Order: sequence, then C-alpha cells, then structure tokens
Amino acid sequence: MGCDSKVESTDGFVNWQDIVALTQSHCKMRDPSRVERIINEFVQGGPERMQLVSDFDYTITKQRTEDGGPVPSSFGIFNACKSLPVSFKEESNKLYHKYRPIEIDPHMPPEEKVQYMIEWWTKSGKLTSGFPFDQAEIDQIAGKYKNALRDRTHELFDDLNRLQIPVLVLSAGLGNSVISLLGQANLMYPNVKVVSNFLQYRDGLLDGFQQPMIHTFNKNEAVLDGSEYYDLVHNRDHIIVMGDSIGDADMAAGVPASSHIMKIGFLFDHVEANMEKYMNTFDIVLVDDQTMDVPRALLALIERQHKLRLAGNGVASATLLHT
Ligand SMILES: Nc1ccn([C@@H]2O[C@H](COP(=O)(O)O)[C@@H](O)[C@H]2O)c(=O)n1
Ligand SMILES: [Mg+2]
Repeated sequence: MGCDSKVESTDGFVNWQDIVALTQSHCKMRDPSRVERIINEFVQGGPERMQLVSDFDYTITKQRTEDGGPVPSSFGIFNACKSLPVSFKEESNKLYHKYRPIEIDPHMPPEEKVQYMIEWWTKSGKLTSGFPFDQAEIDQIAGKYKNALRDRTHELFDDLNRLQIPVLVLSAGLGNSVISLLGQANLMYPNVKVVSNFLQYRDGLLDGFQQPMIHTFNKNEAVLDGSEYYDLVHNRDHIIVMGDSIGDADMAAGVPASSHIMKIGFLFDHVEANMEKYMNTFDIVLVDDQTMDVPRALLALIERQHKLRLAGNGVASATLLHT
C-alpha cells in the first residue's frame, strides 16, 4: 500500500500519534481519543467488517487543482455538453448561482437549507426535459476531468478492491457523469456501487431525473433499503464516511446504532467560518487536503493487521505510517 512501518507494539494497540497522516497540521480532530478508539475497532474487526461510503463531487474529485484549473461538479459536466439548448444553460446557471451559496452558507442551519435544495433539484429536473440527449456527450467532457480526482484516488480504490471492501459512492449530483468519470478513470471495480440522480428518458427525449431525488441533505444509506447492495453491506458495521458537505456526515444514517463510524470531512470553502461546525460534525477534518492519504492510512493499518492474522500471528503490531 506504499506505507512504511516503523513502530511495533506488543499489545497491538495503535496510537493515533503513530499514524503520520493524522499528525499533519491540516488534519484536525475534535476528540483524538475517539478517533483512536474507532481505528482500533476497525483494525481488530478486519476488512470483512468494513464498508466505505463516499460523496462524489469535491470528495472524490478535488476541491482545488494545482494549476488552478476548474473542477466541474457532475452536474457541471452535463451543463458543459454542447447540444443542450442555450436557454437550458442560462436557466441552470441561474439556479446554480442562486442555490449553491445557500448550500455552502456556513450560517444557515441544514434544516432550513433542505427546502431550498428540494427546490433546486426539482427545478433542474423540470429544466432537463423535452430535448434529445446522447450520453456520449457526457463521456466526452468527463474524459477531460479524469485527472481532477484527489491524489492517490487510484491507490485508494485499488486498496479497497484488493481488500474486497464495498464502496458506495452516494452522490446528489448527476450519476451519468459520476459513472462516466469513474469508468474512464478505470475505477468502476466490482466492489463499487454508485447511487445518484440518473437522467430519465421518455419517447426519446429527456424527462428529468429518475426517482428518488437525492439532494445534499437527504442522501444516506436509507435509500438502499431493500436493495441488493443493502444485503451486501448491512452487517458491515465498521464504516468510513467521506464528504465535503456537512450533510455528507449523515450518509451512513440508517445503519444499526451499534455501528462504528469514522466520519472524514474535507473542508475547503470558508475555512474559518465553517471550522467549528465541521469539527462538531466530522471525526477528522482535513483542511485543503487534496489527497486520499488519510483514508489510505486507515486501510493500511487494517490490512497490516489482517495479514498478520492470516499469517497466524495473534499479537498485533502497530504501524507507523508515512503516507
Ligand atoms: N442542479 C444542480 C444540483 C446540484 N449541483 C451540485 O451538485 C453537488 C452534489 O453532488 P455530491 O456528489 O457532492 O453529492 C452539490 O454539491 C451541488 O453543488 C449542481 O451543480 N447542479
Ligand atoms: Mg460533495
């Protein structure tokens, strides 16, 4: 997994300070001892009890690129398609500029935002109706942004696939773009499932989005109820949740209360104003971190312990990670 190990501990307990990725100055934890406890539960439980639930826009994709180039959201990729009527683009731009500031407003409580988000998704569904559209257009634009994924996203997905840990990409964005981008980046492994808003067609023309509508503040594992994926993950009670919006922290809502959940939040917009809320919502807050180093460090620990167990070494060894 590309991680060095340095420290061996006889009792197998992992100290959070030994995980280099967690000691970086931009990595903030409200309660390091809680993080440490969950990590040790994950390590003891092994990969077979793990699942990962991740947001897509600005979580799997970067919030900021090195060259300052833009990273469009999954809806942004759709909006960039050439054949869309000019009026569609103008109207959907207006919606974006009206609702996006509300979505990321650090002062408005989430309960108040919900109504606005429903309005946004409903209006954009209505706008996305009545004209022909070819998925190949999305594929062409999405292909340009394969490199806008966080650094070491490929390594993270490889790790998860190797460890057979189910990955749920839960996106309130446009699933057609999410699948296209992940597919072109060769990340649609068999353990990856995308739940999102997908384009709907009627009589060869677009007809809004398929139900149920998934917006920033209602996306959680409850949407999986009764699905095959639910059967696959419902007894995987060790969960890593990753997101960039406060609402993303609830993506594992609906799982049994006894589950152990590690919430990782990527904070980039309005850092100072948002810090307190993020610290109170996520277990780990990564400020302007455009990598997958922290989740990879956790997986490296889990894998190391798993290998030791397979090798018949009952005594755990702690690992000092240099990711
Ligand atoms: N019509 C819309 C609706 C939403 N957005 C943005 O998409 C993002 C949702 O995607 P996640 O993968 O982060 O769940 C959301 O943050 C909105 O800003 C949009 O661009 N157009
Ligand atoms: Mg997001």
